[in-house]
Amino acid sequence: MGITDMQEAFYYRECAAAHENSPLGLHYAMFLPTINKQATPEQKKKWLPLAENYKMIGTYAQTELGHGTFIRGLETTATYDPKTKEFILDSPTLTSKKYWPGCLGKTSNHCVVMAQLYTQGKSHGPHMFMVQIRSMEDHSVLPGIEVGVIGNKFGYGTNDNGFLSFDKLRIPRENMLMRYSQVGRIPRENMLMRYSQVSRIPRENMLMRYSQVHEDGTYVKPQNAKLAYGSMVLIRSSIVSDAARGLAQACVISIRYSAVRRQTEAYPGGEEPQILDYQTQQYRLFPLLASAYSLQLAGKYVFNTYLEVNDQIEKGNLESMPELHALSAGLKAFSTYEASAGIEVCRICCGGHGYSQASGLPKIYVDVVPGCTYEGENTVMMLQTARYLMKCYSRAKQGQKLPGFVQYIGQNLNKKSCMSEEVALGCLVMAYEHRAARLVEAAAMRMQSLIQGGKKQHEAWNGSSVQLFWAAKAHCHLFCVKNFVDAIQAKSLSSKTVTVMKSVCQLYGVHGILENLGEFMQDGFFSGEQVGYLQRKMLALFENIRPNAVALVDAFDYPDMVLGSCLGRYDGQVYQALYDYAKSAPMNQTEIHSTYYKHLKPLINPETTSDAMQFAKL
Ligand SMILES: CCCCCCCCCCCCCCCCCC(=O)SCCNC(=O)CCNC(=O)[C@H](O)C(C)(C)COP(=O)(O)OP(=O)(O)OC[C@H]1O[C@@H](n2cnc3c(N)ncnc32)[C@H](O)[C@@H]1OP(=O)(O)O
Ligand SMILES: Cc1cc2nc3c(=O)[nH]c(=O)nc-3n(C[C@H](O)[C@H](O)[C@H](O)COP(=O)(O)OP(=O)(O)OC[C@H]3O[C@@H](n4cnc5c(N)ncnc54)[C@H](O)[C@@H]3O)c2cc1C
Repeated sequence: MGITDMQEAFYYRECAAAHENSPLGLHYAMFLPTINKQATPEQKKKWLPLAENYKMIGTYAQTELGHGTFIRGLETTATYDPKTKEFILDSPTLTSKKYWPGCLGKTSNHCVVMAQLYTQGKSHGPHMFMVQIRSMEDHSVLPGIEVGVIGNKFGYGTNDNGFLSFDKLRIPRENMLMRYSQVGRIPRENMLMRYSQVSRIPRENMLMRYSQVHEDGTYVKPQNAKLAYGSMVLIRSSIVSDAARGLAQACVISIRYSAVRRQTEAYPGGEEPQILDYQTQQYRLFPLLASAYSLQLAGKYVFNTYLEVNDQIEKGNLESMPELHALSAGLKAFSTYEASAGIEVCRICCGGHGYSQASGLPKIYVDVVPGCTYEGENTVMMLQTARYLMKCYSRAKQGQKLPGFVQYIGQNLNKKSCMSEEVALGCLVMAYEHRAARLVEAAAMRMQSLIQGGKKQHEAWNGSSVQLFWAAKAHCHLFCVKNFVDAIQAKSLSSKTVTVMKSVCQLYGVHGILENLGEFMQDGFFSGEQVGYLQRKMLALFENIRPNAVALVDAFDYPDMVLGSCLGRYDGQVYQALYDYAKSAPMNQTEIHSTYYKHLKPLINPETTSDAMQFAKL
């Protein structure tokens, strides 16, 4: 199709197989990008054409039975043998077995393996290695490897998440992904290996863009050890849009259905209203619609930031890595939490039919909810963002200038809200800034007081982690509000679009405050009277948005084929579609089901049980 944008290509493939998750998903979402970003030019030349043409089919094998979050705790080892110029890959314990990688069990013939690098008797932490696990001729599993699927999951049925272990498997030194770190006495041209490289898989198999192992086993470390985490940062930056897409699709289904569905006479003998006219339905759905727009905009922002920072990294400038890590980790967590919770509300808003697979909502939910876990468990990711916020706080207190999106930190907190009946966008942003600044300061103060009270740094961190989590969440929420406001103030929008989108944006901001009122009121920033303004505004915004609600979900432009929903059909023929869905159920293809003969007939008609037994044998 000539699609060059990575995210667009991913979305296109998802649409083409809208009712299944592709068993090649990890190949194009993680395996290809890892080769692209972490391999040396020589490695890319060798592997990319094979991978792009689906000869090499691969995945990203990092998580183990015993460790997922704590990457430095991984137990798989890659020990360099300078005599043979190979790495020896080993899974020394039960807990060191790789467990969870998608598309690993049956589909992949290769994988990028994250393993602890040992050379010259020293450990150098987790590094990546290219490992062939199945034959390219007949797909049989290669010697020294055990691989299989992990069994049924919450969803993702067509994605063969697997387990994998190595029994002293040798791979060439060249298989270490060495762009950034290196091991070995290497040819001069390998000095291009930009950040680090090593080698008894062929040494060539370590993904060497970031660190290197020379032929004699010498280790060259990368400019920054976290460069090896680059593939995770890419996917975290992409997941925000993916979560937004899931929430937006659920909103399309639930809002369209709410415009078709009628229930309960408005007054005795009166017409039954569309359920979308019930204020309580609007209270649950319209803020989610606003959230879907906000997360889409945030997703665009973070992915563009990823591209920009990546560009700088390519040029050797790593300065913005911490900001990108903090932004992508926090927004990945914030967006997947919001989307997962929101999709469930959309389902509930469809009543009984929402529980049917025909609604399309269960599939969307099980696709989005693992985003809270994969690519970094959400709480852990929020705490990574909090770690960055704490550093910013201390820099602000030392009078240093902070980068754009954290400049609010350390601001004067002795302010009152400027909120008036009109609910200006500027006052909304100010409120979110105040809340985030206060929660960042409260978490920092808590840490400080625990340390002053004699706690060690790590104890103080754990003892403050709930407040750190609150601070990170408030920071991400502020980012989404501010980014939404900036987007609707962009000059390129028509005035009609701005009028409609301003209401949606205001609702996002107002509803977020009312849902988290304690955090905005604890220090008296808002008065009770101002809360009244916000409550009235929210109800007024529902009326404002109602005439445009269906158009606002149509604007997402998801075809029926992608939604896969009887309830969310563009033509509104919900009841016919549900009835057709029921009629086509496999159980309706015979008048009497076999279980009647096996189980029911012996109860209803015991004297003819022998007939039933005979049928069961058949
Ligand atoms: C292709 C494109 C398009 C595709 C579209 C895709 C759309 C999405 C669709 C989804 C499909 C995907 C399918 C599912 C894939 C799932 C794959 C996986 O789960 S795979 C498995 C995923 N698994 C996980 O995600 C595991 C999660 N765990 C981790 O990432 C790490 O263990 C950790 C970050 C928690 C700690 O790491 P640790 O080494 O212990 O580090 P310390 O704590 O000691 O911190 C030291 C310093 O380092 C800093 N720093 C850290 N990271 C970074 C970074 N990236 N950078 C910069 N800095 C970073 C940190 O802030 C700190 O700074 P300072 O304060 O000192 O200044
Ligand atoms: C559908 C799916 C697909 C996946 N695909 C892949 C893949 O392709 N490749 C791959 O390598 N992996 C994959 N994974 C694994 C995934 O990346 C890990 O499960 C994830 O990183 C979380 O790690 P964990 O399971 O060790 O969770 P744990 O860390 O064991 O989390 C359990 C609980 O402990 C808490 N916790 C842990 N550490 C801390 C801390 N420091 N502070 C506070 N709380 C903490 C967490 O918040 C959580 O509540 C996949 C997982 C799923 C569900």
